[in-house]
Amino acid sequence: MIQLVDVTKTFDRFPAVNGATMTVPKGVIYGLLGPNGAGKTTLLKLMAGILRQDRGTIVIDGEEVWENANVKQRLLFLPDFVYFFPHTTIRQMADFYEQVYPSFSRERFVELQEAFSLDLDKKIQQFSKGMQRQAAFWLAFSVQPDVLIMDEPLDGLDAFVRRHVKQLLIDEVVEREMTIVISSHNLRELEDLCGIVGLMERGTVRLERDLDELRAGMHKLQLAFRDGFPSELVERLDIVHREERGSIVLLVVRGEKRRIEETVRAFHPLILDVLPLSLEEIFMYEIGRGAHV
Ligand SMILES: Nc1ncnc2c1ncn2[C@@H]1O[C@H](COP(=O)(O)OP(=O)(O)OP(=O)(O)O)[C@@H](O)[C@H]1O
Repeated sequence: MIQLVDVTKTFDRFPAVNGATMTVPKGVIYGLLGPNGAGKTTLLKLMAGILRQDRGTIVIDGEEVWENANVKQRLLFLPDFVYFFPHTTIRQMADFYEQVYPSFSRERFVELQEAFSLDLDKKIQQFSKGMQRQAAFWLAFSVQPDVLIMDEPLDGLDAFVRRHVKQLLIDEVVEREMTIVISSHNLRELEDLCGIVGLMERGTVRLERDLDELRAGMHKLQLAFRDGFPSELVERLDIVHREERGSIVLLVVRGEKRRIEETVRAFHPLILDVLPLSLEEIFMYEIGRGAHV
């Protein structure tokens, strides 16, 4: 389990991370979402022990992360720009990882060769960007860390590899209870991967939810009433967004579906449709509301 409590990191007096608190249970895939500049990369680097927080605590399985070799041996960080030593090949990098990480599995490395089909003896820097990222994944999966922290890792991978990598990540969670934190702008990318999402805004984690609960807590309604939209209904519902298209009113409402429907039915609507909301829409409304507040 990863726990951050009231973590702050300031650059030249600017708080990139500002009192962030989050919990990542063991054996889940946690998606860290947020607009540009929200502080995601900084938070992931703090979590991986690459940066040191000014304030707050960062603990993995009960141990402080900063300068803790014990924790670092069990943790792998995949940055948004993957870096390899100049002129090295995948074979050489595998030898290096094997020395650094006791959990590195040569057997797993060989097994994954088929999945990534990259030339073992070509200089990694001569690979394309996507191929370099594949190499990073190949090595990461061979290390078999308990905790894998990744910054926008799926960018630049073709659709086939992306699907394959996602499946490998899910397998690691199911078979080894790996704990995975993954940041992304692409909400659709995370929708079929993550169990929990954290929404980051201006340096803090504003909301942290189980994805199924998040979906169950917000609904889109299409409504019509004989004598116009009853103003009383506005007070009875937690409306996040309202839009009118002729006589049809489109609402995005927070709350439990059954209770919302009961509340609306009391006003005898001519039309009451509950439509599905995508994670992208939920995210936009949550952040929009936060920005408004
Ligand atoms: N080394 C640094 N020195 C100064 N400011 C920094 C540094 N690193 C990050 N920042 C600032 O902290 C804020 C958060 O940056 P960060 O890269 O963590 O955000 P992000 O959520 O990952 O953004 P993006 O989605 O655009 O990658 C930004 O305003 C950025 O300019």
